[in-house]
Amino acid sequence: MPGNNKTLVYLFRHDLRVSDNPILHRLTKAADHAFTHFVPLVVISPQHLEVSGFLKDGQSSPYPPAKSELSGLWRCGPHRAKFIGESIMNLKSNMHKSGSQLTIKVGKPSEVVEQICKELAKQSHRVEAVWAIDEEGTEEKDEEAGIAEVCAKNDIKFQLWTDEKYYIDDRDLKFDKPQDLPDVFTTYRKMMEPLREKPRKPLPKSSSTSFPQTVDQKMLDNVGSSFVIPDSDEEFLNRLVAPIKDFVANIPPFPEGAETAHPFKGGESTGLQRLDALIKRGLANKYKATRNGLLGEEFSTKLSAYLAQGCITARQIQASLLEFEDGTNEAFADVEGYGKGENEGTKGIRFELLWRDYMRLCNRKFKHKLFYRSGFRSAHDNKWKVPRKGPSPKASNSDHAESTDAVQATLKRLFEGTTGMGLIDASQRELIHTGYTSNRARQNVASFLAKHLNIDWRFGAEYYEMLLVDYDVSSNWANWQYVAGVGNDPRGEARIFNPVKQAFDYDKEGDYVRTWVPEVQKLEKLENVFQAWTTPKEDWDRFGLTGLAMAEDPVLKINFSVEGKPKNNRRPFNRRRGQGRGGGNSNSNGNGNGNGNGGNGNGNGNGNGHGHRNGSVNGHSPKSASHQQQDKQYTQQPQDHYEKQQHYSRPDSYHGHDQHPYYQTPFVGQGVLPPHYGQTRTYPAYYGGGGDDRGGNFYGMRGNGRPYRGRGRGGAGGGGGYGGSLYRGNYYGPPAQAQSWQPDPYGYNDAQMPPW
Ligand SMILES: Cc1cc2nc3c(=O)[nH]c(=O)nc-3n(C[C@H](O)[C@H](O)[C@H](O)COP(=O)(O)OP(=O)(O)OC[C@H]3O[C@@H](n4cnc5c(N)ncnc54)[C@H](O)[C@@H]3O)c2cc1C
Repeated sequence: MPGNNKTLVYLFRHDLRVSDNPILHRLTKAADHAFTHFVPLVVISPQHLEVSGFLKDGQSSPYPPAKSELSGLWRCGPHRAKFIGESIMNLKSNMHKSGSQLTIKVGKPSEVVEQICKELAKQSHRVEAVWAIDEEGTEEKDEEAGIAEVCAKNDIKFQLWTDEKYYIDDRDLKFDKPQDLPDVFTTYRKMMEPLREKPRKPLPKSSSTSFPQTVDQKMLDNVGSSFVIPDSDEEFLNRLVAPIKDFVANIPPFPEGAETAHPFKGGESTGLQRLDALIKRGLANKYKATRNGLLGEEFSTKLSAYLAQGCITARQIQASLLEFEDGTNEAFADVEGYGKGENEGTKGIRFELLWRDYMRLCNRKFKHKLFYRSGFRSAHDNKWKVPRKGPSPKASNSDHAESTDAVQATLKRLFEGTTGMGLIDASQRELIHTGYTSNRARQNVASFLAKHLNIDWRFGAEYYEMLLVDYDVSSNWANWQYVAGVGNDPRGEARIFNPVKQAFDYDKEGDYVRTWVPEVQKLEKLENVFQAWTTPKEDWDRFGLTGLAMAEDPVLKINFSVEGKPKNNRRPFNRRRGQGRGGGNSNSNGNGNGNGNGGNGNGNGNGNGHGHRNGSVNGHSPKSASHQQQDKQYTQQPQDHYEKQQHYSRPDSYHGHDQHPYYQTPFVGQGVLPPHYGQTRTYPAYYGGGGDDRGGNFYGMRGNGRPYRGRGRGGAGGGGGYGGSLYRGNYYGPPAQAQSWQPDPYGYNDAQMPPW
């Protein structure tokens, strides 16, 4: 009889684990819940994963392909799909060991939940409640709202649980409202320190016998019946990956001798093994010294994909680190540093885990703005180039159409790793082949795309979303924003990575670039490996460079040489963070210049930039006085303002493309045509921006001639020379670009303005 059975549906989301699982933990004590049955459920959502591989013969999918809205790429490519598939299979196996059967279905989660409730009701099982963990992200929130609606309609309790896979538990945050999250990570970190003390302990292991009885799988056969979930793990993975195998055209062959830095299978069991190995092999101790490595599996923890899918929790990492530091686990007794407290390596891991927390809290705070081109900062700068035409009036403008084609071609080369910039190309090839690339490489790629090429950073974020094995909505999009200068980096636009210098610093022998870019393997000089075009022309035939776009037509040339390097390691100048000041001015013709003094060293410099402002330049700033005002008040900006006025959401595959606000922007036109093709950009030894050191990784700051509303404004111009740089003479900055404010020709006013 309905009512005799009290059934719970537990919908797994990014919590694909049995251990340290708050919901399973609660279910171990019958007195806490009184459910007689439960349905542990994984739903493969067509919004995120392509599901056509699971269709039964002769069926067609009711869902559109799982593609991203801006670029039309797969939302999830084969590397992560495989990792997720393995994680689900591992969960199935671990649940089985606990005496429970995992149900796997395909469909929109709210629809699947509703179908399950109806099917069970027909068979005398009353679903009392649906439980799931609470996640951040606009789509994730929509999903929750959909399930809540279904539950309300069917008189079922829907409960969201705190997602406990983070380092510091939400309940221990030092602020109540998301809006109170500091906009600078360091402020947040200081607020939460000492980090070693903060995390909660993992939950005790669940006892296998105490879960409620699982509902017989056969009772759910009619749910999602257009799709089939094979019993065999291998077949399951094949069906998950098959439709998305050809994720980009012309995938280059896997280079001979290359090895993935991320050879790990998905799942809780392998995640916990990796954690154990990190400590036993002494890798956690070495973390700080090695984290900027590029090759091999040893240089950083490689726990990100496990954390992203919730196969393990950050506090499990913390617990293992504590056992090692406190000397409470004999299994680690042989490892150097055992029982000697926190060391630089273990401290570094905690620091990074806090970054992850922070990015997720930013998502909670800024919501839809995570996906806006203008970012958390509401930086309504019109510098971005876009590779696709939108349905805006500007799309029909022929100049603009040409520009989008050129940008499309550049983007294609960037994605397939043939730009001619060794470090960037190596990282992109590695990503294509393995789904992983280091944090150092990610920063360089993002900076290259957004700051050298000025391409709308969201195209890069979507590409990473497709390919990263460890993709996580908050970490990916907020990191892209950060590097693109529209997010929570206090230095925003000023931080630009020089990918040649970075290659010299972090790929000291050129092994990384040679491994992933076989075309440059035989080149002897590092500067040639890092930029093939610098190879003397007479050697091109010998090295096989003739006819290669990366040598003949590099996307960008950077004049850089190491000759300025001092012979010994002693720093000839004080490179502490500078006190530099920048100044600048511009006039309404788009000429900007700036000057300033840098830091504590001797450098001071000036930079002049001449923007090309003439009739053929379409760029204009959408800034109005009120938007400028918002920029200034960035740190105090109440976000409700946006939420109330702008109900935009992230690209949603369930909607038609044309509906999406990204395409409603009338400002897709970009002001400045690509300056990159075949041109060498050499700039004086000075660059704008305040003096700074940070390892000398940054250079250049745009001298910005921005005559807003006809009034000269050069605030971003100029700035200090690099105070006491080791590489004096080699830095440069991008040219000043003129951006002029014009009345919107399409009659949009501020209230209608798209929110990027
Ligand atoms: C443009 C860009 C996109 C990124 N996209 C993602 C993403 O989709 N998913 C993701 O997990 N990380 C992302 N990162 C952050 C970082 O690159 C990866 O977390 C890290 O490289 C994963 O390797 P690891 O596990 O060995 O990291 P480790 O160096 O061992 O760090 C330990 C853990 O700390 C966390 N962490 C480290 N750095 C960051 C960071 N900057 N932001 C947030 N968390 C961090 C990760 O969970 C990581 O597993 C991105 C960084 C950039 C610059």
